[in-house]
Parts: sequence; C-alpha cells; structure tokens
Amino acid sequence: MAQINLEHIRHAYGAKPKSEADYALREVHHEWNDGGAYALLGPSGCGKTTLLNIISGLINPSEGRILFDGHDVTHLSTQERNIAQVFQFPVIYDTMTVYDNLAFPLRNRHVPEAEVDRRVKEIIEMTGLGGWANKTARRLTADQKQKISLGRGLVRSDVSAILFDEPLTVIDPEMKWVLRSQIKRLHKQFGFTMVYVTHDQTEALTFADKVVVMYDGQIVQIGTPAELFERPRHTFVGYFIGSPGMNVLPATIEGSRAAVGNERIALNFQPKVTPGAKTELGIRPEFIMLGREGMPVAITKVEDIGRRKIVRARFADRPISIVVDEDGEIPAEPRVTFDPKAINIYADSWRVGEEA
Ligand SMILES: Nc1ncnc2c1ncn2[C@@H]1O[C@H](COP(=O)(O)OP(=O)(O)OP(=O)(O)O)[C@@H](O)[C@H]1O
Repeated sequence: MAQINLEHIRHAYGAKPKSEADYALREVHHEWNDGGAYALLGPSGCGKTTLLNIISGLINPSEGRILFDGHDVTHLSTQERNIAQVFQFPVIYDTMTVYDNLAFPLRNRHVPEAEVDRRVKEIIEMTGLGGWANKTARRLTADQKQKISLGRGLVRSDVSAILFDEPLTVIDPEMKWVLRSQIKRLHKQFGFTMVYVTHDQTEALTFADKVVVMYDGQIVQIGTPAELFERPRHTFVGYFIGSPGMNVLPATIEGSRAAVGNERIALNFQPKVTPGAKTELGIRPEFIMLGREGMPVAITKVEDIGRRKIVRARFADRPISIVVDEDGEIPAEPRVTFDPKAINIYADSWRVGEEA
C-alpha cells in the first residue's frame, strides 16, 4: 500500500490550453495517507475520472507530479505502479470460469496455488457467487459480472492502491449496500489505500474515512463526513452534502453580527472578510429553530418525510429550508432563530475564519 502525493497536478485534454477554462483539472495538490479510504465525490464533469486516471497512469497529467511513497511514478504505466482498478462496467474474461477469473491476477504474479485458492474462496464468499465458481463467466448477468470485476480488484493484497470508478452503478440497491459494507470490511482487514469515485453522497459518506469533494476541476474540501456537514469550506460543499443542502444567504458583516436583508443575526465570532468580497451566511436546515420567537418567516410548503418535516419558507425575501421533528409545532405566526454555533460565513464562496 502506498501514500499518494499529488503535486500541483493540472490537466487539459486539448493541446496548448490558454485559460483556466481549458483545464479539466485546474490544480490538485494533496497528500493521501497510506491505507486511507478516500471517496472522490462531485457532480458530473467536475474531473473525478480524470483525476482517478491520472493516479492510475491511464492519463499523463499536463503538469505536476505523482509520488507513491515518495517515488515519482508520473511516467510509469498502471502495471508498473501496481494498481488494481474496478471500472463502472465489468472487465472480465467471458470464456474463463468465475474461479479462474478471480485467480487470474494472482496466478499472473506467481502466487502459490494454495494462497490463490484461499483468497479466491474468500472473494467468492464475499460476492455471493458460490454456486457459480465453476461456470463460465459468459453465462452470468451484468451485476454478477460486475461482482467478479470487483472481486478481481480486491483479490490481491500487495497492490499500491485500489481505484474504483463508480463500481456499483449496475448493481441492484440491496446488493449495493452489502458490497459496500464488505469493501469496507476488507479495507479494515488489509489496510488497502482506496480511492472510490462516485457522485452519490450516501455511497461516499458510508464508504470513506475521508471524502474528497470536487467541483469545477478542483478539490474544494477533503474531510470526514462530520467536517463536511459542520464546516463546509466552500458553499458548493454546503449545497452538495446534506438533504436538503445548506441555506446560503447574502449577508453583510457588521463586527460580530451578520445582516441579512433587514434582519441582524448574532455570530459567536468576528469573521475576517476582505472588503469588496461577496459575503454570505451559511446555515444548515437542521440548525434553524422554528417557533414563536426570533425573526419572522413566511412558510410556503411543508414536506413530510417520515420522522422529519422539511419546511420551505421565505426569510428576508429569500427561500430557506428548515428541518423540524415529525411532531414539531408550526406556529400560526412562525419565527426563526439561527444556532450561532452552526453559522458559517463565506467570502467569494470560501469559508472565512475569525478576525485575528
Ligand atoms: N477524453 C476527453 N477529451 C476531452 N475532454 C474530456 C475527455 N474526458 C473528459 N473530458 C472533459 O473533462 C471534464 C472532466 O471530465 P471527467 O470525466 O473527469 O468528470 P467526472 O467528474 O468524472 O464526470 P462523470 O461523473 O460524468 O464521469 C469534463 O468537462 C469532460 O467533458
């Protein structure tokens, strides 16, 4: 397993990029720990697959270097980097049996047959393909084939990293959950460095120790699920993580208060904002208290989602969402208060800290 260093990586698909807009990856500079499980999360087109392919060696970055355990691998092939990959669609040998498909990556590396047998049987059990071990892969369904692909990625224990590109897309929802838990278990057992691309936040949050949120060719935050929820570094992280996402309201800062329209909201710190920056206040729907006290709101809709209700309202002439418990009261003259601990302030979309 390896520590991965991405040093000032930039990538443009076209020759001679002229402006930032020509880069699919604008600047990635991070260190990923040996044995870490990372999920790359972001909307379609933000650069997840490009970054994954740069790590695996399928793409040579236009600029920057990649180090595995301190060694420069930028110009090495996938095989030389010793990477296992699982793609969105199955990559298997149709004419081989399920057992031989799984044994292939090990036999290729001259692993002793007894060890091959032990590892393959473990993977067969994990993927629930027991009854199929001696059948040729051609006869399997698409999701069974994808389980073999997944198994082939996980069967070797000596790889530098395992890279997954939306591997559960073709798997049915129930099995998705099972496989995700099993990948996690194998990660704990063997300490693989794993990078898992997805655009599904549930998948990312349940799989990874660290979620890498990408937006518009950049990594905007790397954090634990709790960090992404409580302290989104960028307003995009606030929108993208959580359901509904964070409320982001235009605000002006007056010392340790924020003005939103005609309302004044107390902060528990004095944000350091540069003059002229676009300032915004971010608060998650879970941290707005709806009651008879505080600032007035006009409710437009109440959505019942089981144990919680989502209240859609207008506050200071802006739409906001508020989450209330199933039995929470909705007063006739509703008012709101914001939990100061849960307020984040943003300048030009990036979270700002406290005035020194
Ligand atoms: N082979 C290519 N040639 C030119 N442009 C490309 C190529 N592959 C990707 N791009 C562009 O690079 C940008 C990033 O694409 P990438 O596939 O990395 O995003 P993604 O986040 O993985 O998206 P998705 O979730 O849809 O797979 C997009 O604007 C895309 O159109």
